[in-house]
Amino acid sequence: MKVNGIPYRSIWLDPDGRTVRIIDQTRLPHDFPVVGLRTMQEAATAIRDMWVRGAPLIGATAAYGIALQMVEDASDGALDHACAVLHATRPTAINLRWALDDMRAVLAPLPPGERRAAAFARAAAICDEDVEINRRIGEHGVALIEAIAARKPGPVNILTHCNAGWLATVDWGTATSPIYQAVERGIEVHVWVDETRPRNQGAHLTSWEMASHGIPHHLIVDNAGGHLMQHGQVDLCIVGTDRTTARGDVCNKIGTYLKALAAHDNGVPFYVALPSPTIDWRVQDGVAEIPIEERSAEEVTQVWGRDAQGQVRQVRIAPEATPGANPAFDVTPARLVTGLITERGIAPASAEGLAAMFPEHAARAAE
Ligand SMILES: CSC[C@@H](O)[C@@H](O)C(=O)COP(=O)(O)O
Repeated sequence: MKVNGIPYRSIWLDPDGRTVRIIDQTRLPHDFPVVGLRTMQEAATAIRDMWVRGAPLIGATAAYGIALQMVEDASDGALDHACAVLHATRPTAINLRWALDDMRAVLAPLPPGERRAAAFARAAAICDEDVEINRRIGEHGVALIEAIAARKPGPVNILTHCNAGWLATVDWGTATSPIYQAVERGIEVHVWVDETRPRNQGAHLTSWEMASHGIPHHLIVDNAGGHLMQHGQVDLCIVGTDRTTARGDVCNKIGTYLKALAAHDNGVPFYVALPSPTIDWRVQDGVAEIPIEERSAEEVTQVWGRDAQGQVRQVRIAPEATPGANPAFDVTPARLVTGLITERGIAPASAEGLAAMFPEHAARAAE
């Protein structure tokens, strides 16, 4: 996507073939700092500290993290070590394990001397594949927006949660890809952006994406969605996912479940956009089986923002004596999901729906 007229991806390799570039997303929307990663440990830090975040981008960064490790040491032990360190960075997004398994499958059979080049090539391919997958998600998802636009006057009002935009992927985003493609087709859209406490990915990142692309939008507090739905002001919800189970349960940023409940109660279609690497074919029951990341209580008791002097600062909003609790994701059961927008088409959120869309994966998982 373009930023000030310049095309960007969220991760890329410098022409030196040695430095992986990312955008430090903790500084958006106030600054747009591009930083370089030169070691596997730096890639791990970037994921853990959320300079990069969003399930597909976490996977892509981990893939490059393995490549950076191969520059320093391409032995079997170093490959194992890098996979373990990167895997421990964030527990919920399954794309992390998917990318590490993929890199290991490519590299392990090779002699160490061939691993460096192969690792950079595979990491680049994972990024290119992600871009293409997300473009296709948009092609399928835009039909939903088009259909609503055809039957009502005015803009199609779409509510989204967290940031499942191009910043969360390598490009296009998942939930935002249909929105970007609707805008390209001249369809009038308006986006309700959930602020997404505690880290405010909606306020900081999705709002920035929408504003950068001139897409009409409003930032709303997380609790506003139900009210807007009751008053007919939401035509469609589209969110992303960090892990979708084989039966269609969806784990996404905390608060997604409440939006799905409100959508269900109000007859608002609730779609989840996902690249197939986000499906965990080994897991059925999302509530019982998906590990939910517990993040620092400080994210709840404090907020980040820019003050009137232009300084980006953190301020405490709770009494010093009040502890915070911070589960970062929740699970929306498949029965609340209208459909899963994948790169192959829109699947019903069910074991049968996903197996019909991805028969090769479902068959392998059943072995
Ligand atoms: C296409 S990104 C899908 C999800 O990763 C996204 O909705 C989300 O929950 C991101 O959480 P984050 O904690 O910012 O990594």
